[in-house]
Amino acid sequence: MTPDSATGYSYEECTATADWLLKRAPERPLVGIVCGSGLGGLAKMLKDELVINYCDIPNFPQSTVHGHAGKLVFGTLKGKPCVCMQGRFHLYEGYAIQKTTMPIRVFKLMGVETVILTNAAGGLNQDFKVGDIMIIKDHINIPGFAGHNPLVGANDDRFGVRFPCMSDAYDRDLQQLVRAVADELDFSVFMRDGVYSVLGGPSFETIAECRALRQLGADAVGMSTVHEVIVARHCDMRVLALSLITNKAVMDYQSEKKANHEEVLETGALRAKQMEKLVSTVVSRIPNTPTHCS
Ligand SMILES: O=P(O)(O)O[C@H]1O[C@H](CO)[C@@H](O)[C@H]1O
Ligand code: HPA
Repeated sequence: MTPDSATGYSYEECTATADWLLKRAPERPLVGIVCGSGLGGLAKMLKDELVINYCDIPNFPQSTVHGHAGKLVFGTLKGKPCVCMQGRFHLYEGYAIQKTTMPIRVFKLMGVETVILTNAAGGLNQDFKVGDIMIIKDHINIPGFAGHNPLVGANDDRFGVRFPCMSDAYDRDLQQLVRAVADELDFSVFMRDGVYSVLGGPSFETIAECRALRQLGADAVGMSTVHEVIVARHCDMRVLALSLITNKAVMDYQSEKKANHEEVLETGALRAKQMEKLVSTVVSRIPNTPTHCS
């Protein structure tokens, strides 16, 4: 059997989508932002925006989750050209893993250098509070343990190498920048850093699963982001990822609490303003990759 990428999109298909978008975009974006559940308001920060519905974009998957609007927004943030996904794709929506991450490759082909991924996550670390923002410093790819990785299939060297390194996945300078900006904005009291673990969803975790994830070293749990990080690093974009702790994972058999998507969206709304301020200030300070003269 010949290995192929039949469940994903080829380089040519991603290029066709990127070219279609660039014909309409005001300029090439340098920063790509992905909005997590209930965090779609981040796109409202963009000025002079151009909004394109996913259903109008060739080859693009469609958002099916409440809190993910399904719109791609181009615009500038403090002068820096950005593109923002109001709505991401999750494994549990039924898409092949390679399809959930296809927009990240389209970002790359449009010229994006830095990707900022946001998500809503359940807090496993008992010191975390609802409303905390966690700078992701590392991840545990639980579906990856069973071979579910977006890079499975034939490797196209035009995107990246067969065996990409992940020990430097989360850009340390960008993490430092977020800490510095959070200090200036007086947000330090709700800033954390930690390890994000991804599960396939859509069912929330059992108590035993939460305890196991905590023992593995995870501080937060969710159903997204990691696959986007892997694809972004494969094609050599810088990555910053932030989790909004929207609920505390249930770790105790005496607890009456039940994880639910409504609480996730409500917490997103409560912290939206600070998340927007944090992300927009960070974006305005991201250094562009120096262009190399030959
Ligand atoms: O990770 P994002 O897209 O923020 O969404 C999170 O919120 C949903 C659960 O409420 C799941 O999809 C989980 O991954
Ligand atoms: O508790 C959670 N578990 C998984 N995904 C989530 N997304 C927000 N909260 C959670």
